[in-house]
Amino acid sequence: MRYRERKDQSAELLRLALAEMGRHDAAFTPICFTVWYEHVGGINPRLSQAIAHQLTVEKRFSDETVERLHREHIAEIDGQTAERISDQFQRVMKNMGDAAHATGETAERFGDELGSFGGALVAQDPAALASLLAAIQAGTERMKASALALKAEVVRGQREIESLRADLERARVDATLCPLSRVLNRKGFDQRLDAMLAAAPSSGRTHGLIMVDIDHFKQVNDRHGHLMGDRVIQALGEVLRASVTQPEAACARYGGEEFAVLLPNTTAGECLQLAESLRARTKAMKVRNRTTNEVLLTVTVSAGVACSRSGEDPSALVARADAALYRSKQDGRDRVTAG
Ligand SMILES: Nc1nc2c(ncn2[C@@H]2O[C@H](COP(=O)(O)OP(=O)(O)OP(=O)(O)O)[C@@H](O)[C@H]2O)c(=O)[nH]1
Repeated sequence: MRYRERKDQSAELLRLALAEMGRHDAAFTPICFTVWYEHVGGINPRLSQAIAHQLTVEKRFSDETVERLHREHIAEIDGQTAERISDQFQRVMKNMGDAAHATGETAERFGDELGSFGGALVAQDPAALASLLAAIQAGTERMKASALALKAEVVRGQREIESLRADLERARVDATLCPLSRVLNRKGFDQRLDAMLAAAPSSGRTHGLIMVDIDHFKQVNDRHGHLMGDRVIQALGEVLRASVTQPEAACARYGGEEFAVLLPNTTAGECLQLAESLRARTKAMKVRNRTTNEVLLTVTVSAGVACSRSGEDPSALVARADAALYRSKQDGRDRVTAG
């Protein structure tokens, strides 16, 4: 179970969560309450980190922000998908159960009939014997039909369960994807970062993390509108997906206009090289008007690179990469700094 607080503890958390909700602009929905409840209760450290980060860009959270925080750090898979899969699964189980029950009843009836036939056989009445054999044959046919129906239902059920399993897997993948940039979302990033650091790199190698942030992105929104800002985020997602091709590597949208690349089992030199190529590719990228092909804008990114140290925890590695990114910003942006 996710929540283990006693009534008095939860009452205190309720008070704290309500105070937080009052400080922001988002509506007082159950989703909003869950976000603040988990935060004030220290139940979800990833969520608290994300809230701390988001507070540096937005003082009063909107509905959108709260829903994103919930989606990325609390919700497992979206409610509708979970309900659909659960309904279908229950239907499959019911159909198989009904078929098994029907076969069971037929078998029971057949068993009773066989018992009574036994009695008639002892009587050795030839006329009765003929009708007995016909009845046994009919009972056997019924048994066969019922067993075949059960077999068909089991095969159909297995197929449906297999397809539900695939649906569930897709939903699980979707739950860790940012729909705009089509790279991992923050939740997916956290999972992959934990997995990366849990395994030791080969000798002479490290695990690398590149943090990438779009420069002066607020100006993009202010000058060209939020939709254009979204297109830039989308385009940066494409650059990352096209550039990061190492099989074990992963790209993620860390939050807002900040992205991250995880490079397990790599060298510092390779990480810097990739960061530099991401920077150059982004700079060369042109966002065009879709009808006239006119170049509307170009953007640059700043990056920070950190390589894992033995025993380092995920937040320490992120903090070092972030600090290096901050230095890139301080030194004039459009550059890569090693942490
Ligand atoms: N269009 C759009 N804007 C976003 C999104 N997420 C965050 N932003 C905006 O990104 C901007 C980030 O601005 P700042 O953190 O001030 O940074 P910046 O303008 O990029 O400046 P530097 O990072 O210092 O180069 C804010 O205006 C956010 O509203 C998004 O999903 N879409």
